[in-house]
Amino acid sequence: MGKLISKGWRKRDARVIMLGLDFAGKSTLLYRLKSSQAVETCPTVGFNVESLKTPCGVSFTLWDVGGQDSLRASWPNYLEDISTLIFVLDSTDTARLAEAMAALEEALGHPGMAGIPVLLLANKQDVPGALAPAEISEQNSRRGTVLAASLGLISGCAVPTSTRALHLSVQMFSKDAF
Ligand SMILES: Nc1nc2c(ncn2[C@@H]2O[C@H](COP(=O)(O)OP(=O)(O)OP(=O)(O)O)[C@@H](O)[C@H]2O)c(=O)[nH]1
Ligand SMILES: [Mg+2]
Repeated sequence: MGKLISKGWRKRDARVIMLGLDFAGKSTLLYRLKSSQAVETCPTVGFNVESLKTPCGVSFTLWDVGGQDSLRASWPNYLEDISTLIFVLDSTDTARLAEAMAALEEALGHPGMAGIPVLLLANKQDVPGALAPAEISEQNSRRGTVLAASLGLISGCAVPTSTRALHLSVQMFSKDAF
């Protein structure tokens, strides 16, 4: 069993937190995973949370935290005792890529993030002109930050449509076998 599972996903109440700038697609992902249907969203003020279970029986809570500028000061409150951080990027929002990476870097600096797996989700790949994961990765490495060394882009698809896909993505990041 993988390190990630034994560390976080196997225990009861595994907590997975989604962060990312406003409009990145976090709530869309949450409700897509919960209901398997396209759901119309509006900007999140505070957070949404759902209990989910993968087909192989792994239970976790998925927290979707509002990403508007005025709400980002509250992000550290959500980063205590988490199993995984999913940082959702809007791959079409090239103008705010640097802002998104800076917000991610700040989150990674939280003491609770030591040793926690991070999935960087390059969302909205279905939109023509969206930055490909490799391009995002390249731009990121040019910044010469710790992100280049410690993060990999795992999912270059539009929102994962199942909890299993999400779980697999996170496990791929951990480089451990299922
Ligand atoms: N084309 C496309 N649109 C998406 C995708 N994911 C989300 N969207 C759209 O992006 C917009 C913002 O989505 P939300 O899920 O509300 O974004 P959010 O990250 O929760 O935003 P905040 O709550 O403000 O932090 C909505 O119009 C979604 O329909 C995707 O994979 N592809
Ligand atoms: Mg939202």
